[in-house]
Amino acid sequence: MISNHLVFMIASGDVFGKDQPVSLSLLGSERSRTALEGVAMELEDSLCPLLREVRLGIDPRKVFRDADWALLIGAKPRGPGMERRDLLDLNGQIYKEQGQALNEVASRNCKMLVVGNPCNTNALIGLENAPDLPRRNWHALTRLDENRAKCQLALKAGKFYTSVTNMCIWGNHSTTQVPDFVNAKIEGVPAREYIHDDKWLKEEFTPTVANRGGVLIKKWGRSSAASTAVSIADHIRSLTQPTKEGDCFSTAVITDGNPYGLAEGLVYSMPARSKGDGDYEIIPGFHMNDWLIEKCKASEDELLKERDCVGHLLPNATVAQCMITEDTMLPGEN
Ligand SMILES: NC(=O)c1ccc[n+]([C@@H]2O[C@H](COP(=O)([O-])OP(=O)(O)OC[C@H]3O[C@@H](n4cnc5c(N)ncnc54)[C@H](O)[C@@H]3O)[C@@H](O)[C@H]2O)c1
Repeated sequence: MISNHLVFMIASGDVFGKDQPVSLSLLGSERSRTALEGVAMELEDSLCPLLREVRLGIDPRKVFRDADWALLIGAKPRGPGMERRDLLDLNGQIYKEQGQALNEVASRNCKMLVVGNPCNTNALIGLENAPDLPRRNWHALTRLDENRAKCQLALKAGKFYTSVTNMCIWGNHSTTQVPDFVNAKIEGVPAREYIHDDKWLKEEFTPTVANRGGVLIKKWGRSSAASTAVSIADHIRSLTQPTKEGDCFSTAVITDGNPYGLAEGLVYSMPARSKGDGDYEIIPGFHMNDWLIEKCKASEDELLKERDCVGHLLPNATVAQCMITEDTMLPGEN
């Protein structure tokens, strides 16, 4: 669903630019092989001038050859009665294989963006299984959460979306995520001063952002695909275009050497900026008040538990013991 929106955005130049030819290699599974052929037919019939090549396959070692960007969206949905720990294992297996394949055949500076859930831990599994690729090049998508947070603040303030800046999502792409209204700004003014309603920010804004996907499913009977594809495009443009002065974008990346004292070896969403060269730096100096520190710690603890659960998929893990009892998957996001 997500990929089917995204490939047409890429082919039409909305993602990598109107003067950037693209070659798409589409990876499917045994089950989706013929569906993939259908997508390719639609791409052909769209006559996109920038689209120079479409390759299809189900072997990641062939499909990922020389990839500059790997957008890892494919995942299995949660089946009836399946616990979160089962999903961590099921989809973790996919990302172990894809990490190993990328390690063998992708471009040495390939950028990986993991969307399939649970995306933070899937990205960790991918990067730990790709020792020859830069760890910092692995991202998990929290941009949809950022976009949802910007939308809610703009609606509350009665301003247009673009007036909201410095909007960071911290942590895991789950209900423990932390939409940071402390550092966000509206028309350059701290959002808390602008909105002047801490009760709303803590008790309504935060859960509204985290539960937005579930509400959408109830209304429409399917999960967010178009807005997710848009947020993937936003994420890529944030890395390929310079970040505006005083602004940031959210991305879940490896915490090694992070300036916020977070445990190392996790894929955790933090505020970043880029010169537009595909790379990024974590922005230091965000103000962390007690509320943020407590929330960020809860998301960190959750990611530590997830890492323990997938120890059997991490080549250098010392722990492989699953202590997850709570279900913090975003509602409806498998
Ligand atoms: N991070 C986010 O913000 C975010 C937001 C929305 C959805 N998601 C997640 O994105 C994923 C995809 O969502 P969707 O709505 O497109 O789901 P979907 O079920 O429509 O598509 C998933 C596709 O993955 C394919 N697939 C399964 N195993 C594969 C494998 N080993 N290799 C390649 N392809 C494989 C399936 O055949 C299917 O076509 C889900 O895990 C969903 O939870 C993440």
